[in-house]
Amino acid sequence: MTPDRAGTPSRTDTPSRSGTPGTRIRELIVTPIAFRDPPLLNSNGVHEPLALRTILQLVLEDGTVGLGESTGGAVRLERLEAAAKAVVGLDVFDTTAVAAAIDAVLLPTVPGSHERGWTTSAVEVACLDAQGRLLGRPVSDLLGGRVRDSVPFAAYLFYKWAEHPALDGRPAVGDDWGEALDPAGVVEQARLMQQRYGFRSFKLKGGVFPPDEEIAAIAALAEAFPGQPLRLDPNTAWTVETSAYVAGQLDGLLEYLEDPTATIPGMAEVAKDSPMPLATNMCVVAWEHLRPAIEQNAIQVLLTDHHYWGGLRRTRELAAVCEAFGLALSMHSNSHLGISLAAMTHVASAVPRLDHSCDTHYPWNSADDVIVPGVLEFRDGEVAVPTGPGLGVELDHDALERLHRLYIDSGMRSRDDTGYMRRIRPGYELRLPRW
Ligand SMILES: O=C([O-])[C@@H](O)[C@@H](O)[C@H](O)[C@@H](O)C(=O)[O-]
Ligand SMILES: [Mg+2]
Repeated sequence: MTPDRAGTPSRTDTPSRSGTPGTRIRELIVTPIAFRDPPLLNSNGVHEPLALRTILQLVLEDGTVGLGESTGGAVRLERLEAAAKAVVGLDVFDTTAVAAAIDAVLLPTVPGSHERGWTTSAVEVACLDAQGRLLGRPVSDLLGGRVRDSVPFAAYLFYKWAEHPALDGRPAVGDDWGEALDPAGVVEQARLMQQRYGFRSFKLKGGVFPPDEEIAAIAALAEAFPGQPLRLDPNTAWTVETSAYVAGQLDGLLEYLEDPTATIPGMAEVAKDSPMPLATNMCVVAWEHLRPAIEQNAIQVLLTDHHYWGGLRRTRELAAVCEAFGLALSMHSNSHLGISLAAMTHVASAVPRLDHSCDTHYPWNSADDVIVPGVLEFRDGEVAVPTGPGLGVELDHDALERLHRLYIDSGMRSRDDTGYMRRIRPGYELRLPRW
């Protein structure tokens, strides 16, 4: 993990393995970064002052560079580094061979398809970006063409503290969102999100306070934003019984209830009497989960995420499966930056039936980005699909270097919402379900 990994790709030749000269992969540069994150609360604890991501630069023999972005953390970073060795010499247009080479190198130590999916997906996006740059076409064209010119996103509301408290000699760190710890605070945050970005639907991250308090927050949002779609996601903080109670109380107020409880059978139990559809990005995260979930009618909405479903093309295939089995489609997000937002926007533009606006954490993290600003902007809650070649965004090398340096200096190597909460509130225990 040397700082020069964040720099400009080198131009040395590598032996070819297949494909057309020029379109073969010469090098995959994998750069871990850290960026600022506010104190957002969830069922696991609270976000740390920094979040981690990994940035990919896929360099072809002709010097073309494709960009990718994936989740952070040492474990998945190591897998990306193994993948980087496996793809050298392959043709960037042969994404089947690229995925197979990565699968082969990871299979002995990473048996789960979901876990391998994190790696293959990140590299696929970088391949598609490079392909688009070579062809002078946007990634949406490589996915079959866009069916919408802009993609709607939802405001992602979080209970939050006003600041990261002073800790271990570090001063307190505030932000311009303020505190949100009750219904009035949540409504105020939603108003700010709407003012700043124009969002027209809202998702509240729950599982933080006792269910009646979160029911009250949703009721307050419904009153403040009549007719605008609302969702609640407690990340499995509730038992089946509590989930059924909350679903009953929120009848008529939610477009869907996301992951109220754990496991496919648990969700199926809740779904039997739920007045609103149930959604997941937790119990259906790999292809082998689809069959039992559909057979048990455990979910009615799937939140897809190209970061682990195998990439952008696989996401389109997943959308077709959902359509065939009558599942509605929405999109999951985790803390992310602009390369991911561009990829999410391209794939969402190319999915014929997108039933709900997509999730995005971007407003919480966009102050630190690795792309040159100006392409991705929210207008009326939507992001216009970039029309430039590839993903349509350019890497800001200085920003990448700065955030890579922050990663190195921070010493942070994995996300630990629970551990951070415990340092602030000793005695805090992770309990799922909690209620
Ligand atoms: O950022 C968070 O705290 C979220 O809870 C995130 O980790 C989840 O993956 C996600 O947003 C979700 O919809 O479950
Ligand atoms: Mg969720």
